[in-house]
Amino acid sequence: MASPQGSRAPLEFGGPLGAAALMLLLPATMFHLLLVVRSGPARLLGPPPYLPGLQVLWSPRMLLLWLTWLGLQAALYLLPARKVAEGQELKDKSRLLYPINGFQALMLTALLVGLAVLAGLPLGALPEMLLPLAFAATFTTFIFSLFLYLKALVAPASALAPGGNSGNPIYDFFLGRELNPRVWSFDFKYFCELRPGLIGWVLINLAMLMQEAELRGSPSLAMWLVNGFQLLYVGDALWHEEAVLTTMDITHDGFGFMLAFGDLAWVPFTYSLQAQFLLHHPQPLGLPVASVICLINAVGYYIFRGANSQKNTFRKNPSDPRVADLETIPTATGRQLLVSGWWGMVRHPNYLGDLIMALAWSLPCGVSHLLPYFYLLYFTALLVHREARDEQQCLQKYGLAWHEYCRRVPYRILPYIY
Ligand SMILES: NC(=O)C1=CN([C@@H]2O[C@H](COP(=O)(O)OP(=O)(O)OC[C@H]3O[C@@H](n4cnc5c(N)ncnc54)[C@H](OP(=O)(O)O)[C@@H]3O)[C@@H](O)[C@H]2O)C=CC1
Ligand SMILES: CC(C)CCC[C@@H](C)[C@H]1CC=C2C3=C(CC[C@@]21C)[C@@]1(C)CC[C@H](O)C(C)(C)[C@@H]1CC3
Repeated sequence: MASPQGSRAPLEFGGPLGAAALMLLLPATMFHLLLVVRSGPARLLGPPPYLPGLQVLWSPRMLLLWLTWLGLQAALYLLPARKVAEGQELKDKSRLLYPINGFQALMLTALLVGLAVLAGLPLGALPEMLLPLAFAATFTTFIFSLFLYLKALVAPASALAPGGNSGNPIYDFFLGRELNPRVWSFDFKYFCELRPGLIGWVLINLAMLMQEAELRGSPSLAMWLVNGFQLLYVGDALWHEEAVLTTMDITHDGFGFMLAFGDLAWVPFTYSLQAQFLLHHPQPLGLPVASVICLINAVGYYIFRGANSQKNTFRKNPSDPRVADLETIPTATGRQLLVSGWWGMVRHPNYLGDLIMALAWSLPCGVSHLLPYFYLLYFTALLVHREARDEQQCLQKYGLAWHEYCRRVPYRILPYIY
């Protein structure tokens, strides 16, 4: 049995109590959003219109549909990849290999769904299935997380994540014990982070668009914008798939309920909230306002992509001509920290770009309701918390050099404000 080698890591997310609360709160919030978004008042902070019984939530057909979706994405993951990338160096000095075929999976899914719609698949019926589908996703996530927890019991100590091995079963179940759980070469965390949830999200958006076209003759401009912006975000993530290998989720966090639920249920069913809102609460949007919103999204994307690509290029090869002229701080680990370019503006320029895009995704829904701004509010909280976690990890990794970086780049996310 693996030893709880990370037992001295400080507890995060409020420890076992916080983890238990989040395991109840997160699914409850997701179902609350799914219920209120289709209600007349659509009040984020109001009560749900009704409490669905098990006969509404539980459907073996929806469970089968959900498992088929996971199976399809798993099959696409196993197809030959255009490239196989190496992950970051692990504790035992080895590196894992990852297939880079996420964009191909998105394209093939689009092709298959297109053919299925031509053959009569009623994609517009998906909006009515969201509640039982989300329930199936949540149910399978609990089972899957249990499997991951048990699997970690027989994993070697070197395979465990720095957190998530406190010895408290609730906390460890939530945070995840094993860093890169795999069966043969199938990497569960990498697969879940980018495939079924992200592609499912844009598919749900598309279903909202098709249903709106069926109900109102054509999709609204607001619906086009939300679909377009979020498709760009998901397409970008899959196009730059290799970059996910350096994110905190892959390099630091274990794979447990938090990420499994986040990836498989939370992302598709709550990130599609704006499109769901627009289906049930159509909003007029004129071309001038739409153009301003497009500009906001473009600025956000420019910062997000610029910052992420600059860091990824630099981490891969610091002498790459695109980053070789940037100013850096040396650290005791031999790695350097960028201190000019995007990373000289604030310490998390990529978060800033992501947040600006989040604003642009909500604006097409107008300002009459708070509900479509849920993503912006949740995401701000997530990134502020994530930034604090990352700072802690960087301080541990880089010590004095990190202090120097903070001195030279004093703002975290928003210049002159935060
Ligand atoms: N839509 C969503 O729900 C979510 C989106 N995201 C997005 O995911 C992306 C990745 O975010 P995340 O994984 O949190 O973290 P980052 O991509 O910001 O990576 C943080 C790491 O970058 C390195 N780093 C920090 N400062 C510097 C510097 N000055 N020079 C060079 N390297 C530096 C450090 O790692 P090291 O030195 O070891 O390389 C640090 O740990 C972001 O764009 C974020 O917005 C994140 C969460 C949720
Ligand atoms: C709900 C819980 C409290 C927390 C769950 C968090 C997860 C939903 C997110 C943690 C990090 C994520 C990333 C993306 C999606 C959301 C989750 C899984 C990401 C794949 C989105 C697309 C981006 O381009 C990215 C940089 C690849 C993102 C990586 C992190």
